[in-house]
Amino acid sequence: MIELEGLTKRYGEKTAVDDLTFTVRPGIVTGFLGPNGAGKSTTMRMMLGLDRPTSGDVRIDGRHYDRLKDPLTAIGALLDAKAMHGGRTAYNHLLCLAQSNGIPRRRVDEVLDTVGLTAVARKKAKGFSLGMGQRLGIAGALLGDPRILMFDEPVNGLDPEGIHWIRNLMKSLAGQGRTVFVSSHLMSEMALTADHLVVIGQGRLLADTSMPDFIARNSRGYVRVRTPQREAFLDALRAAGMAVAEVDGGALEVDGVPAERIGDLAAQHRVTLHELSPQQASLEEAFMQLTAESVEYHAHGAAPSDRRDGTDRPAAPPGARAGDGWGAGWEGK
Ligand SMILES: Nc1ncnc2c1ncn2[C@@H]1O[C@H](COP(=O)(O)OP(=O)(O)OP(=O)(O)O)[C@@H](O)[C@H]1O
Repeated sequence: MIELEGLTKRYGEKTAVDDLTFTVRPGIVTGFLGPNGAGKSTTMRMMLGLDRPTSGDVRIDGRHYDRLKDPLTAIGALLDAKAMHGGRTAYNHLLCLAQSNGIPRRRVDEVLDTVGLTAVARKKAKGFSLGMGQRLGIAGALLGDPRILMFDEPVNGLDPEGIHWIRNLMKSLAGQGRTVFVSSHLMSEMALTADHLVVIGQGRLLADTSMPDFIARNSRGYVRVRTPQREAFLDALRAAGMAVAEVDGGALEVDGVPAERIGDLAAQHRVTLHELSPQQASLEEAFMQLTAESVEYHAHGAAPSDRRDGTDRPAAPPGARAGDGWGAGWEGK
């Protein structure tokens, strides 16, 4: 288990991590999501004692990292796959790690086998592709057979087969009762892997929720309606108790009602429809909306939503902070 309490990190004027409190539990994969610059790597470095918090606390199975007796047997991490001595062979890289941490030599062969690098074990790491480097980094994380595993953007640079492999690896590690904490800036990737989600933006906690809850709240369907009798139909929809949003381009979006009911209502009111199409908001869209206020580097013209209805979809997920809302009021770096 990893417990964060009010964890904060400032670099001069910049607050990289802002009062984070959450718990990463064993037996499940917890996805750690946030746009670029959200503070994911800084948080992970503090978990591993590589950065000192400005304030707050983070504990690994109840202890600070530097109080762990054999750290690699408690927590294994992949932070930066390139952070290794390229002149060493994969085998020797792992052997050095094992020997300096009191881990038996046989574990080197075991983890090389687990990550599929046995055939290139005697090759120098500097000749490795990004994907092979990721696998070697993961082998290092697994070396001490730790109860807790932490991976920072592990699918970066992996091909589809590699991505599939790492998804299964994370699930099976969690299935063995381990704590698995994995960062990503891709919601679509996390939707396939994580059981639980922690979302941050501008260093602040935006959501701490189960994946099924996040999906239920954010990927619900709606129906897009176009009609030349827009105002009249808007009144009819609202009178029937339906939640309607007006979006740019003149369309209406009706939440949580089957298209058939809307079609019947249009017939009753003799309203002509030009479009009646069920839609499914993607999780990626929901994530982008959730973090929109806190994205550090916006591309011009890439507004995350064209809704101007003032409705609350997607709603603040369970666990989102009260107060000034999730990322509200952020006006620039
Ligand atoms: N050593 C440092 N000195 C100053 N600012 C830093 C330092 N490390 C990180 N930051 C800043 O803190 C913020 C959070 O950075 P961090 O790397 O933790 O984000 P991230 O969520 O991991 O982003 P990415 O997905 O791009 O890796 C960024 O604005 C970054 O520029």
